[in-house]
Amino acid sequence: MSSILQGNKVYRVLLNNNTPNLRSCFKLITYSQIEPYRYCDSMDEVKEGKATVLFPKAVFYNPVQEFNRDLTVAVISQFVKDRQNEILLKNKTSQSVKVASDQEDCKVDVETASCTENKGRGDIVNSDVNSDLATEELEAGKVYENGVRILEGLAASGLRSMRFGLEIPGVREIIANDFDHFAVKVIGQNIEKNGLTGMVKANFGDAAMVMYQNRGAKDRFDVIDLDPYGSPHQFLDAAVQAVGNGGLLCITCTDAAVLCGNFGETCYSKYGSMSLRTRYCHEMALRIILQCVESHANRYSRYTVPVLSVSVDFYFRVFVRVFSGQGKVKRSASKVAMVYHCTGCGAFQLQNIGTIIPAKGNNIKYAPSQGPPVSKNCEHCGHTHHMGGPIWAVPIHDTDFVGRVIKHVEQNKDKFKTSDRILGMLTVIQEELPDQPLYYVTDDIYNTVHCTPLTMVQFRSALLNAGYRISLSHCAVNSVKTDAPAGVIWDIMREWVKDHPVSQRRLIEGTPVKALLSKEQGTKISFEVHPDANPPSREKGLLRYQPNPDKFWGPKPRAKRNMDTEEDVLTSASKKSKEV
Ligand SMILES: C[S@@+](CC[C@H](N)C(=O)[O-])C[C@H]1O[C@@H](n2cnc3c(N)ncnc32)[C@H](O)[C@@H]1O
Ligand SMILES: [Zn+2]
Repeated sequence: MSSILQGNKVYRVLLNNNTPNLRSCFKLITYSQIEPYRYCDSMDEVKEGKATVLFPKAVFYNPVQEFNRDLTVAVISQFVKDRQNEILLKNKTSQSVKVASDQEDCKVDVETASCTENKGRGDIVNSDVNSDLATEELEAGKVYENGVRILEGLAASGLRSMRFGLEIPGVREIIANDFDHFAVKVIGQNIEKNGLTGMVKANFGDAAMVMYQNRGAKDRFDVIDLDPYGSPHQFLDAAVQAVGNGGLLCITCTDAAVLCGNFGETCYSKYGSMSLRTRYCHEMALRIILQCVESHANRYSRYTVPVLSVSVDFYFRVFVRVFSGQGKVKRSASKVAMVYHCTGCGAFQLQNIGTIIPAKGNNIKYAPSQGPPVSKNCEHCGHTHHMGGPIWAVPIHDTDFVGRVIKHVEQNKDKFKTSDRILGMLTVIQEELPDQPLYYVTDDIYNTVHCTPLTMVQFRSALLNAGYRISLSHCAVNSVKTDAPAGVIWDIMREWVKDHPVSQRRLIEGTPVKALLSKEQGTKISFEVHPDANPPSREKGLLRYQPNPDKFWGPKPRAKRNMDTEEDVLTSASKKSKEV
C-alpha cells in the first residue's frame, strides 16, 4: 500500500498484483479531510536532538546524516551568538575588541563582521534589524521579533527545521520548504507535534523560486540551509542573492563522485571547475564548491568567507558567510587557483589566477598571475601533468570560529549525539595548516616508491626537523599538509630507502620510482623524533576519523516520488503485475 498525491487528492493505492481490474485497487480520499499519518502505509517516529518527527516512507530521511544536522545546529547557534557580538561591537567601537560574553574569549574582528559595509545602498544591515537582541540572553524555542530568519530550502520532513526551532536560541522565523506537497503536509504535522507553530512555517515551492522571491533587501534570510539530492548547483545563484549581508549559507553536496574526479567534465558543467582523481580529492572537492559559491556571489558584488568546510563520510558540507562589497570582490581572482597534478609521482603545484601587487602608499594593484609554475614534465619524475580547477586557494575555515563552535559543543555535549565526532573532527580542523591547500597521503608516497612505510611520527619528524610545518587534514587519515616543496618529500624518501632499500625489480626505466631515486638528495634529513611530531588531537585520543558509521551507510536514494497522474499509477501498477 502506498499513497499518491494528485492535485488536492490523495490516492491510497492497494497494489494487489493479482487483481486484473486495477481501478478497483484505488480508493479516493479528499486530501484536506485526512491527516497524513492516517493515510500513510507506515509512518516511523524519529527522535533526534530535541525534535520528534514523523516520517512516512515517501519522505526522505537519512539517519547517518545526524552528524550533519548536529553540526549545523552547533554552527548556526554559534553564528547567532557571533552576530549578537558583532552588533555589540558595532555599537561600541569600530576597532577590534574583546567582547565579554558567555564565551569568555570570543574575539570578533570588525573586518569580518557583516555590519559595516554597504549601508545606504538599500542593503539591509541585519545587525540593525537585530539590535534589540544584542543585550539579551537568548533561549531556544522562543520567538524573537528581531531574531534570525532561517530558510531550509529542501526540508523533506522538516526534521532539520524542527531541530533549529527547538535548539537554536535567538530565532524569529524558520521557513521549512519543499517541492513535494506530501512532504509539506508532513512538515505541517511535525510543526504541530513539536509545538513550533508560530516559529516554523511549512512552505511549498521550488527552493530557487522561494529564494528569488526573497532576494529583496528587506526580505533576505540570515541563514539558508541547502541539503539537496546530489549537487546544489542549481540553487546557488538564488542563494547568494537571498542571504543577508553577513548571512550564512549552509550547503551539502552528496555528488562525491563528480567532485572527486570521476566525472571531471560533469564537475565543470555544474561547478565551473575541473575535478581531479587524486589522493587529495576530498579537500579539492571542498575547494571546488567554495570557488563555485564565490563566483556566483561575485556576480552580485558579493564575496564569501568560509567559516567551516567539512568532508564527511560520503558528502561535503560548507558553511559560508556572504558579504556585500564591490571593493573586496576585486580580490576574488587572487583567491582561486588552478592545480597542476603530476600523473607520475602525485606532486602538485597551484597557480593563482589573479595576483595582488602592493602599490604606492597603502594602495594595491590587481594583475594576472605569471606562470605556469611547472614545466611540461614533472621536475621530480618526468611525467606529465593534469590541470584541474579553479579551486578556492585561501583558508577554508575560520579557525577562531571553529574554536568557538568547539566550545559550544563542549558546553552542550549532551545535546548532540555525535558530539565526540564533532569535537574530534573540529580539533583536527583547528590543527590544519590554514595556508596550505591540499595534502599528500603517506600510503600513496610509499606506494609510489615501493618501500616499507615510515611511522607517521617518523615522517612528521623528518619534515619538522627540516624546518617545515606539517599538519593532518580532517579529509583523510595519514594525510600530510605541509609548506615543504614536493622535492623535500622525495628527499625524505631517498634518505629512507638508504636503510630500507627498494627491490631492484621495481626500478624500471620510465617509472616514477626510478626517476625519483636517481635524483641527488637536496635537503639533509633526520628521522629523530621531533617534540611536535604527535598532533595534540592524537595525544588527547579524540575521535578523529570515524569508520563507516552504519551498516547501510551512504547517500540514500530519493524518496519514492509521488506519481503525477492516475495513468502513471496504472502503468506502474500494471508493470508491477507483469513482473510478478
Ligand atoms: C535530501 S532531501 C532533504 C533532507 C533534509 N534536509 C534532512 O535533513 O533530512 C531533499 C529534499 O529536497 C526536495 N526537493 C527536490 N527538489 C526541490 C526543489 N527544487 N525545491 C524544493 N525542494 C526540493 C525533495 O522533495 C526532498 O524532500
Ligand atoms: Zn612527478
